[in-house]
Amino acid sequence: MSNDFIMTIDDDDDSVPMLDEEELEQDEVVTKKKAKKNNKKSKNNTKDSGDLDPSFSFDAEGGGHLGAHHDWDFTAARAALRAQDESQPGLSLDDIIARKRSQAKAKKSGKVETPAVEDNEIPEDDESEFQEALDSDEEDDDNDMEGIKFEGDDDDDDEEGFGAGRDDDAGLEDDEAEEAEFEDEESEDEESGSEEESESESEDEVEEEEEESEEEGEEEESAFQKERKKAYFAPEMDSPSDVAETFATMNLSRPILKGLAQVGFVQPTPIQAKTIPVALMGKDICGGAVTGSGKTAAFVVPVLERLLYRSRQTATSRVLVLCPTRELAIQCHSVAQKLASFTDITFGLCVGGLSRNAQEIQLRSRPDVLIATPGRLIDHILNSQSFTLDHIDILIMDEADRMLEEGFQAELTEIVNACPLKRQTMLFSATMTDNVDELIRMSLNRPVRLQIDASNATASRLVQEFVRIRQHREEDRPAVLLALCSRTFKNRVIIFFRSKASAHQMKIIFGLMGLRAAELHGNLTQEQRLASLEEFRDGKVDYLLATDLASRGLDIKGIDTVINFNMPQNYAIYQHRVGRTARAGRTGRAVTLAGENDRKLLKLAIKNADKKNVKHRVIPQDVITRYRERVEGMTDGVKEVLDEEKEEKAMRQAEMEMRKSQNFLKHEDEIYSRPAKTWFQSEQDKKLASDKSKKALNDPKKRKQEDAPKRDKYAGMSRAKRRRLQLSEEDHQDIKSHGGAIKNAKKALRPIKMPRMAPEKSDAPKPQDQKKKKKKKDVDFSSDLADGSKRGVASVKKLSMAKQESGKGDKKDRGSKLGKFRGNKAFKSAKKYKRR
Ligand SMILES: Nc1ncnc2c1ncn2[C@@H]1O[C@H](COP(=O)(O)OP(=O)(O)OP(=O)(O)O)[C@@H](O)[C@H]1O
Repeated sequence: MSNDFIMTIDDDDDSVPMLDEEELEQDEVVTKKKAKKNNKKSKNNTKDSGDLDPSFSFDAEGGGHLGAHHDWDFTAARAALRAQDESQPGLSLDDIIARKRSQAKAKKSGKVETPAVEDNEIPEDDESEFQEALDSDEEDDDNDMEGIKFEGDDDDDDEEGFGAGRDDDAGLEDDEAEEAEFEDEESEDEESGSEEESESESEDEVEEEEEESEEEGEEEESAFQKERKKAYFAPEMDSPSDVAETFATMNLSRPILKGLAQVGFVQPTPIQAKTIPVALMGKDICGGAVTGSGKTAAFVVPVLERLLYRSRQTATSRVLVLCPTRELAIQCHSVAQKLASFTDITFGLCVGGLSRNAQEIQLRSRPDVLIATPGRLIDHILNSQSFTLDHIDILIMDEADRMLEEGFQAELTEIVNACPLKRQTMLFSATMTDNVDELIRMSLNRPVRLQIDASNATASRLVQEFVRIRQHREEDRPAVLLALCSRTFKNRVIIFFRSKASAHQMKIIFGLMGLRAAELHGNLTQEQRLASLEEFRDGKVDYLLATDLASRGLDIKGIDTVINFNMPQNYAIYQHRVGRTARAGRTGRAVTLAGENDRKLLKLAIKNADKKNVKHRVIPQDVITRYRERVEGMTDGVKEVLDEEKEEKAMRQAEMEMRKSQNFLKHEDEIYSRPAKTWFQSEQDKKLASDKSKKALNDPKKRKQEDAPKRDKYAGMSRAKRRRLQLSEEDHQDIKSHGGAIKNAKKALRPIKMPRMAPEKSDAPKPQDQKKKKKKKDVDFSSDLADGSKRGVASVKKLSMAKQESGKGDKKDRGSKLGKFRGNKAFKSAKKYKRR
């Protein structure tokens, strides 16, 4: 098989960096020792934490693995950002919250307030307003409610009552029991409205029938899809069947093996074992494996291997990795750099939010591998002199299905068109699409499909819990979340929200409650985004409150729990969100607050999960009520923090504008001498595309269409209805063809009309001329009669003279006969073509 490998991008064997055998052997020994040590350590850890299983190894379905978990770091990116940002750091949200908390505490204990940040005192009346809110909480306290308790917040004594309390395995071991519980609750609901019962029953029947026929339709259509896929993808046998068990047996060069050993990767994960040999052959790949299964190294390793053999005569960017978010690109950059630390391969990072000028300078040095987000990359294509993608040999798309979604489409097409047609393309995602139509757009060349797990699979060591939120209790979500976080899930928790506003609001509530949280969403500056991630990674905060910006690809060490404040818009996003935990063979837990509208998604999640890992968590209503009252008591406090934050932002904005104008005045000449920037999309276009994408995401019909493969027009109909429709269509077709035959026969019987002669220009007068002539004729009729012979001779003479003229004359005539209509040849005449 090694003969098939394309080991080069541009052959230049002499330049491959070599390490001597001894060095490698020593490395291997050290690695083995380290691995043993790690194993011992992990054994001990397992005893302590109970979340690692040292005897665990890969299973065929890619069940899981253990390996050294190396964190990325944003040090370089953050340093660059700090250098770029000249502004003075203002008052942060945490500062504002901390001050509010200390004010509240001081008031509560009757002490004089000592503000945490002296310069930014809030006006007296604001303070008193906030105090009122607290006072009302205190009243609540008297009524046996706890109200806002800004510190401590120990509720451990009612752990048992907190049905969540049934937490874990005690009350939730038995799935059947859980199901029965759900059923009981449902029947309670039904009892309350007997009238609706029969109606809903018949509705159910219809729904069931529809679902059945939908399934039938899907089966039919999948046969059609199968055919298309068979024709599109490279046949299975093109991908090697013998899968390597260790990196050492994969024909990789020493510097790469050293890099792998350094990060503690000894055994390839299933997706790596399958991808690396095929990628080394230079084939296009569509790769899919469950979240956290090592897809990044699966494409980085073969790329590095091939780059070792590149020509070093001229620096050229040969590999482009596209990622959908800045954080993911930075993470990928960091992982790739670590794996390449024993090579001379260079990397360039090209993402939004970081200094454009610094990136432009970096791009001029033509790094071997470019890691980019689409928007900033296009900016450079359009505006950075001499930057092109003309020499890209390998194009990789991480989280490819996200890139293929609406919103990224235009940008992606622009990038793909800017890359040479002759290239290797690799797409990866846990929810990898095999929709041929979408893949065709990426101009893949007979890609090999490497699907390790079913595209709807979740990690095998993930426990999925669902908390039911009833229709009329939707407003309880914040209380449920707070109950979960203050009692059960106390650290390493990532919480997903649908909107930036709710994530932000919850950050304030968490802050006021004394829970250490950071937020991560698109309303933050890049510096704040990276800072939040690092704070969470380093354990400085226990909760990361994020939007789906963080749902894909982020690999943060030891996230124990993922909480979905809302069920996401579709199942693919659910998979990515819950995939932030239980990564790389570890265990993890996902808790989802599921409302009545989320039933379908809930069913899908349960259907695709390992049944023994699905739990139903119940939180007692009295606990929820208590937390709800706390949240309500904080309404004013939250509003005040928001207002203060707004003021602070406005001040910073004004400062920035001032600096901008000062800069402008200082460097006016230079700024005007710069070439005008070209934008690929106007802000309006961008907004339109993103709105369209959001709409598509939120439109259940469209989502259904996306999730389901394309169907024929009969899909979704009952068998009888379909047959009826088909018969009526056949009849219609018959009548049509019968009618057509009669028409044709009638036509055939009609007398054939004589075709009109094309009038010659010289003789053929224009219709208006004809009229004039006719008049003339009438006038001169007598003289014409007298002069008839002359006229006849003259006309014959004219005709013969014309005929005697060269063929040119004929051509001219033809041209004039055709009038303005030009023949094909005339259009294609080389001269004219050139001129065009
Ligand atoms: N061969 C290996 N041995 C041990 N650990 C590994 C190996 N390959 C990857 N890992 C670790 O597994 C974790 C997940 O890897 P990675 O982020 O590449 O997963 P992914 O499949 O891209 O996940 P997602 O679908 O969420 O993006 C990382 O922490 C990485 O260090």
